[in-house]
Amino acid sequence: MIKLENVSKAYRVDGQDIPALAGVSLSITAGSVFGIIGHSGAGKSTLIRLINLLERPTGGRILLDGDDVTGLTASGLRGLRQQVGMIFQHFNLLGSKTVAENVAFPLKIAGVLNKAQIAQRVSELLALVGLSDHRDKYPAQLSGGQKQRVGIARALANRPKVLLCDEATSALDPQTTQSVLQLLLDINKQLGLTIVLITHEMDVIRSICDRVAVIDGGSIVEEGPVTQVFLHPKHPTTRRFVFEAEHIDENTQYDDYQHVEGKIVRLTFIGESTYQPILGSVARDCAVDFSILAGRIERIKDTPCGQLTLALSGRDVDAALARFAATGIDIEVLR
Ligand SMILES: Nc1ncnc2c1ncn2[C@@H]1O[C@H](COP(=O)(O)OP(=O)(O)OP(=O)(O)O)[C@@H](O)[C@H]1O
Repeated sequence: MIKLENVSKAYRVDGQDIPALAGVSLSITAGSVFGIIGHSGAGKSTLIRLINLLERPTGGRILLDGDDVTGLTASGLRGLRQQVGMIFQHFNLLGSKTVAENVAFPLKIAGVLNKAQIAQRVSELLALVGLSDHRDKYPAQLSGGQKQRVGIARALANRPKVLLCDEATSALDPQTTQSVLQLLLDINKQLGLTIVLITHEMDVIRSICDRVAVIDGGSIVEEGPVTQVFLHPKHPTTRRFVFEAEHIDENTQYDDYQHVEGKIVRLTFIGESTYQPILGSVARDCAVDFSILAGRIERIKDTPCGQLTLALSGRDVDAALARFAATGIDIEVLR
């Protein structure tokens, strides 16, 4: 469990304190994938770099499995960095070392394993990230996706409990992004590793995160399970992120509804109910007609979800809504 308690951070520039984070509190469950999303300058990098103390907080506490790490000395810091691995947007590989040497580097620094054990561990790690055939290449000979796989292998070398991902897929094309995200998810499941990532892309959050925090102007403005935040975004910043990702233009939709008769409702399906043939049977049983005004069906991580905006009219609209509610469908009456 990672806990941030009322953490703040200000940077001292030319004798002045410039605030970057104010009163941030978060709990990140062990073994989960936790995403932090925000626009440029919101404070994402500052926040993630506080977790392994690449930056020191100016106020508040950071706890890792109950231990306050904010006061750690140099030797404690080395231990912390072994427990908390990190990968970066621009990979930060050593250009003069081969793939295998890059991955071996943190093992040599840790000084726990002998040469043969290091070679064995490097082979395991390269197999894990699918780079066994590239061990003797140099970073310049690799694609972006392969470079990030080296970064992941290197970050996992000392068997950390936590992996921090600082915009890890922002320099990659969409297809490579998906394959790197899939690798991160596999590692999370296989090793039970906690993953904390920062991103400005809602698609990254939707693909692999369990929970998400939205950061704006140095504060967390919304936090919750990804399905909840995606399907019912509340804060204007969150709504902008979700609507952009979903190509939804709220204003146009509401204009369109002016010409439609009946009660307008939005139904949200999560999990198996997404695939149930409920609309037709309820319409028949309650003698209601419906027209579909807007809809989306997608997967949020492993969960199928759907959202349909309907205009309902006919004999027993209220009974139809009660039937939807009884099957666990969330209902919002829009008009
Ligand atoms: N080393 C630093 N010295 C002074 N100010 C800084 C420093 N690092 C960040 N800041 C400031 O702190 C605020 C938050 O920056 P941060 O890099 O954490 O945001 P971000 O959300 O990660 O943005 P981006 O996505 O552009 O990297 C910004 O106003 C930034 O200018």
